[in-house]
Amino acid sequence: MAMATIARRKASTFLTSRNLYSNTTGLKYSFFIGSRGFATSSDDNDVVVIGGGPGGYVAAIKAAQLGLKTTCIEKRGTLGGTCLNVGCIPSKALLHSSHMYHEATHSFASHGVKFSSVEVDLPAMMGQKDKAVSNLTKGIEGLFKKNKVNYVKGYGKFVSPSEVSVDNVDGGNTVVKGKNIIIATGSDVKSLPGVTIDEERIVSSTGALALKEIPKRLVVIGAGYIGLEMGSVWGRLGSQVTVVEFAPDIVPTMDAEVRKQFQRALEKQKMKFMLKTKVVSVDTSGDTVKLTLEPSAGGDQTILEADVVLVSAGRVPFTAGLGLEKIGVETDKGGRILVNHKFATNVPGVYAIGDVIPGPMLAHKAEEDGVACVEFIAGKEGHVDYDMVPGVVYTHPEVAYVGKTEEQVKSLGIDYRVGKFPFMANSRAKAIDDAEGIVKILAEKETDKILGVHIMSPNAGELIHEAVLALQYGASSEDIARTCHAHPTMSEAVKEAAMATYDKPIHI
Ligand SMILES: Cc1cc2nc3c(=O)[nH]c(=O)nc-3n(C[C@H](O)[C@H](O)[C@H](O)COP(=O)(O)OP(=O)(O)OC[C@H]3O[C@@H](n4cnc5c(N)ncnc54)[C@H](O)[C@@H]3O)c2cc1C
Ligand SMILES: NC(=O)c1ccc[n+]([C@@H]2O[C@H](COP(=O)([O-])OP(=O)(O)OC[C@H]3O[C@@H](n4cnc5c(N)ncnc54)[C@H](O)[C@@H]3O)[C@@H](O)[C@H]2O)c1
Repeated sequence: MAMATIARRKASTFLTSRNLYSNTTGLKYSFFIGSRGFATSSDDNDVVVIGGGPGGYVAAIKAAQLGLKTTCIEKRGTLGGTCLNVGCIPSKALLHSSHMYHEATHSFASHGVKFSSVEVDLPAMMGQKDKAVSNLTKGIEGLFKKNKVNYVKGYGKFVSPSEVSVDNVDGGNTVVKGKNIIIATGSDVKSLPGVTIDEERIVSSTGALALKEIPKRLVVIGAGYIGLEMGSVWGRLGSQVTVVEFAPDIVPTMDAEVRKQFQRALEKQKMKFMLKTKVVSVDTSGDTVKLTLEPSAGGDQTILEADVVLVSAGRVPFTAGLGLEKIGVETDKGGRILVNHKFATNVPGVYAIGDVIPGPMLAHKAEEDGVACVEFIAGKEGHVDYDMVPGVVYTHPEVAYVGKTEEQVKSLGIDYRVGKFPFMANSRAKAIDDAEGIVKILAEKETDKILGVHIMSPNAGELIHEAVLALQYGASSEDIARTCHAHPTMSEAVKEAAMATYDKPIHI
């Protein structure tokens, strides 16, 4: 999909007439769809969404809010998709709980808070995580009811471009018909040759979120978002964590300077990295798991032992059993569904959003896709700009970024300025004794327009949003610098970095 701003364009009359429908009995009948393209038969939907993750459930709610008759089909029995059930939410719950334990054992004493013993109650920690998940997933069912979204629990597959046959979770089959069908079936873990996930000793993120014991040695394959977040969780709870990464660097999408500092911060927390290394095979026949490793470029093999191995080498679009081939939806080589700027596939009336299409595999991006897709369907204007999607790694410190890295700016040949400010010089960070990190801003030399912002700090995932807004509205570094920021806050480091970009900072 074109990454450029899908902005302020009239959706006009792009909806095509689709006038052949069939029901379960095979009876065919036809009717005309009006110029706005909404259904005219009482049992048909204007919008059917397959998948109830952040892309799908948000699209369904937005469609209903726009007055469209909407049904959402979800196979897992609960709403919220990967993100709420086995992704963003449970991982952030465990990151928070494990951070509290780590603070208690490493930092409280220096703040004058002492107690005789601290221990981890893993079942209670998991229970807290499960409670957060179930509260939120049930909350979405409530939102569906409130917005009158029809919810069908079952596995959906296309029988035609306007009909989805659903194998219901409690048995039976329903055919759901819709004028417009949105595929929001998300993604699944990418498997590696020679590594079979059993979710006990060789786990995906799903298994890593539900381990019954703290592994003595955890080997993580892949130094991306999942590997670093889940590695942090178990490392804080006491595991020796070794991260094996094929590439020369951790999180390849990050600005190199910030990434280096980030890696050092994680190493201080005793996370070990084996970069430029690949896993050749995994042997689970003994009491411990033995991984055979090799330099990415080839060379001598070594053996690494582990109690648990986390496979986090990326995710792939999930379209199994959906019947895409039956209706002729085009995908790329990686299996991602190809869509145009309105999220329309090559099959009229069939759309796709979220992890199943090209673009960042992030929950907030899927949500933006969902809203824009439905707005286009409703004849309104949709707007998503993938260049403005922030990325956040929720470790401690967190790393958050939006826009271009310094490497990207250089490779585009843009004349630029850099402004940096370390949290060591930020009063709030010093006050709370949590001052590891930096804000780095890149701006075009001639216009001072902000091109990218990179933050490593506690709560960087919250701090980044003024930068996202600035980028979205084409702000300059001076715009941020001249905006009054409350004192004492971490956000003042963003202001100071902005001052350093176009002029000079005060506090360093
Ligand atoms: C461990 C982990 C942590 C993550 N943390 C973050 C984070 O902190 N922030 C962030 O932005 N992103 C995070 N992500 C990524 C985020 O979860 C995804 O980007 C997001 O869930 C994508 O939303 P989606 O709606 O496209 O797909 P999904 O959330 O995957 O939802 C798709 C849904 O479709 C259902 N489905 C699939 N096929 C069918 C079918 N044929 N019929 C019916 N239903 C079907 C699935 O059961 C699923 O519930 C994380 C991912 C993981 C694995
Ligand atoms: N905080 C967040 O927003 C968050 C958290 C978790 C997951 N996610 C999303 O989920 C997706 C999947 O996460 P992920 O961490 O699995 O993928 P990722 O793409 O973030 O990282 C995968 C890493 O594995 C490495 N790799 C690939 N093949 C390898 C191999 N054979 N051996 C060793 N290393 C290998 C890659 O070089 C890369 O660094 C991400 O794209 C991310 O968007 C986001």
